[in-house]
This record gives sequence, structure tokens and C-alpha cells, in this order.
Amino acid sequence: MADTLFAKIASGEIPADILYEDEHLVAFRDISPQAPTHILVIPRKPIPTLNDAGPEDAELLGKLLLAAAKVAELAGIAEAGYRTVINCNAAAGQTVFHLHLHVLGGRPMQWPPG
Ligand SMILES: CCNS(=O)(=O)OC[C@H]1O[C@@H](n2cnc3c(N)ncnc32)[C@H](O)[C@@H]1O
Repeated sequence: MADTLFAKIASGEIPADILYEDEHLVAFRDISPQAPTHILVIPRKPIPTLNDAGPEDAELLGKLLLAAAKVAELAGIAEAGYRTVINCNAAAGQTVFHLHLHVLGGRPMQWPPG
């Protein structure tokens, strides 16, 4: 399977505005931000969608959530509040089939999501 756009960002083949990375994951600013702060947190492992994650990925999925809190702190939105979103497949609008967590903040969030 060809590397997705996000796999290429994780490998450094495609540039991105990276805020944090470690051996498990990379966090970078979304190219088309939907809020004043819009960051993506992706695993280095190319899991296409949340449906494709298994029990063996539980620790990695937890690391994604902890990284979301870390980058929210780095971005200065942790105290005011932020939204985390995983879009899975077409009905949710997933366009890049490499699992990723959106971190959105810097403005009030509506509920329920559209
Ligand atoms: C409904 C959303 N679809 S999604 O949940 O699949 O999110 C994909 C996200 O990737 C972002 N994106 C696409 N290409 C790049 C890129 N080169 N660098 C950073 N972010 C990107 C899009 O703006 C979008 O918010």
C-alpha cells in the first residue's frame, strides 16, 4: 500500500509545521485550520481508520490522547478548552486514511458537532 500523505509527513518526506513528535507519534498543524488552533496527532504506525485499530493498538491510542493534551498545553488552549475529534470513514468526512486525532481550540466549540 502506497504511503499516505500523513505517512510521508511522519517520515519527513513531506514538510509540516510539527509541534511535537516522538518514536510513536507526530503532531502537526492542520493545513486548513477549522479553528484558531487546529492540530493533528497521528501515530507513526499507518492504521487507516479507527475501525482498523485492534487490542494491540490500545497503548498507542492512549498515547495519541495524551499527546493531544500535551499539544493543547503547548498551544495554550488547555485551560480555556479544546475539542478532540477522530473522523472514521465517509459519513464522518475522513479524507486521509491514516488514523489521526484533531485537536481544535481557540474559539468556543458548538455541540452537537455538525
Ligand atoms: C473533514 C476532514 N477530514 S479528515 O478527518 O480526514 O482530516 C484530514 C485533515 O488533514 C488536513 N490536511 C490535509 N493535507 C494536509 C497537509 N499536507 N498538512 C496538514 N494537514 C493536512 C485537512 O485539512 C483535514 O483537516
